[in-house]
Amino acid sequence: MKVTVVGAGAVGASCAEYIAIKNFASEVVLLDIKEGYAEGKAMDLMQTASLNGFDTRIVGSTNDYSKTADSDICVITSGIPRKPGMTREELIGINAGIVKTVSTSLVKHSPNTILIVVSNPMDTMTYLAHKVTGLPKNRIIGMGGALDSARFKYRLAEALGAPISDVDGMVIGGHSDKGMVPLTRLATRNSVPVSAFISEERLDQVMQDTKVGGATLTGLLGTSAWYAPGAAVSGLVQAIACDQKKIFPCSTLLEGEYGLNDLCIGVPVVLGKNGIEEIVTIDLTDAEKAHMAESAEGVSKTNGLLEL
Ligand SMILES: NC(=O)c1ccc[n+]([C@@H]2O[C@H](COP(=O)([O-])OP(=O)(O)OC[C@H]3O[C@@H](n4cnc5c(N)ncnc54)[C@H](O)[C@@H]3O)[C@@H](O)[C@H]2O)c1
Ligand SMILES: O=C(O)C[C@H](O)C(=O)O
Repeated sequence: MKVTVVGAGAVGASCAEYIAIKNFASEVVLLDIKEGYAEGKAMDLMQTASLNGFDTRIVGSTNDYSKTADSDICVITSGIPRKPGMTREELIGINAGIVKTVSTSLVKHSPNTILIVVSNPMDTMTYLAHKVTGLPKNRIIGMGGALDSARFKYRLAEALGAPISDVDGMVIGGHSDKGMVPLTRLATRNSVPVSAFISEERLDQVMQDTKVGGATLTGLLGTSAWYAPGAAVSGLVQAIACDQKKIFPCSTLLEGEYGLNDLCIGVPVVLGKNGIEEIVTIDLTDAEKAHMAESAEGVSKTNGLLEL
């Protein structure tokens, strides 16, 4: 199993590290445009192999796509992150050009690959990857919901005073401060609806904190987060590489599902060796449907800024 990660910055390196530590891939190629940077990160990570007990070979490349040839899975993290006070949507001007070039180069060298798009604004970058590569929809996956759901579970556990392993919950919708749809109605603590333990007001606070999870960390760090994003990507990569058939909310091209068309947005999907093997439809309440429709409107508006 060969995995390429483009962008050896904060998220790309974290993602390569988690993939290696989980020890399911034979090779991870880290590629960056900055001279020597990916080679340096790859060497540093390889020097953790004997300490962390993995056999995955990590290789660095300065923009040489021949090293990525025949990758089973390619992850795109190249692009600029936001600074405090910015929205993810403001990154579109620079990141669209980067994602366009990178996704075309990756598919040229690995025509059978599955692409995972991470660069922001992620739902729009996933849509752009569809337009420029023409890959079938099961082979283009946007990562956002897996991260947002992990943050939702963190906030739920905090509110409940419960261990995170006792908590389950999912966030669908766009990966944006306003667009996320945390499904509080379906969140559980060991199969019991969380509403049995906390008030509606506290649950509403959990929802608001989840939606601004990325912005909160950007305010604290001065740039956006990387550990949880890297771990979330590694979870998707592992589900595909090991054909796990796990459900994650991912950004995928919708063609009528959830009443939406011609956009990529987060919905639950089954991930296995073919990438997205099924889009799972949940019966949403009228309020959740309205929240989802509003989220989709925001994503479509950002898609409208693309020069296609
Ligand atoms: N979808 C998500 O959940 C999620 C989570 C975290 C970050 N992100 C996004 O991921 C992106 C990367 O974030 P980061 O914190 O790793 O940023 P970073 O600046 O640390 O790393 C980005 C790397 O991309 C490289 N790069 C730029 N143009 C390139 C090109 N054409 N080819 C190859 N490499 C190129 C840069 O040299 C840099 O090393 C940002 O757009 C950020 O908003 C998304
Ligand atoms: O918040 C960001 O800009 C980065 C990423 O989308 C995140 O949610 O951490």
